[in-house]
Amino acid sequence: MSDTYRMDFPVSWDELHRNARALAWRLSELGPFEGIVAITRGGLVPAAIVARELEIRLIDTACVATYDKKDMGDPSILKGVEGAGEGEGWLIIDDLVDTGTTARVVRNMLPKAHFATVYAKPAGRPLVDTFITEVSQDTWILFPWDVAPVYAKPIKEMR
Ligand SMILES: O=P(O)(O)OC[C@H]1O[C@H](OP(=O)(O)OP(=O)(O)O)[C@H](O)[C@@H]1O
Ligand SMILES: O=c1[nH]c(=O)c2nc[nH]c2[nH]1
Ligand SMILES: [Mg+2]
Repeated sequence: MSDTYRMDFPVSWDELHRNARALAWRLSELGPFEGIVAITRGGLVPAAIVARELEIRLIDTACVATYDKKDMGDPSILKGVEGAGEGEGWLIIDDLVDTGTTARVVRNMLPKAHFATVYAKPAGRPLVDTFITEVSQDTWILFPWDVAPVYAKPIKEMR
């Protein structure tokens, strides 16, 4: 298991929605955009929120898998993008950039697109055109789709 991450940064659905809307506000000053490429799977939820706010209905996916849980591997491109040329006028959305590896792969596919994420860590920051919240490199962002409420023992029982 990775020892790169020293702490978790849990994000609730409400926080994610608020931050994705803030991203849409910022992007609304830069558009209009012809369409969105969502980087699966993490980019799907932010892309849906941005698409709703910017009234974009043309949405494609770039399917890239780089991590197995917290362990990083080589990026695997499961599906590229056709019909967006070099990406001019297109928006690429992902949930976050960490090392920037995934962003680099997708930027190579669509070098003229605008790349936007909700969260950015310092190593990935230079790869993103627009983001909302920066967190430190040793932090693991814990998204609401990766957690479920579980029973917590009363404190008395844990002593
Ligand atoms: O900047 P990097 O170091 O490349 O890390 C960021 C990428 O890692 C995660 O995807 P992951 O590979 O876990 O796939 P998923 O979106 O399907 O969960 C995240 O959604 C980003 O796409
Ligand atoms: O859910 C996630 N949180 C992270 O901090 C992260 N970094 C790379 N991939 C990630 N996935
Ligand atoms: Mg991803």
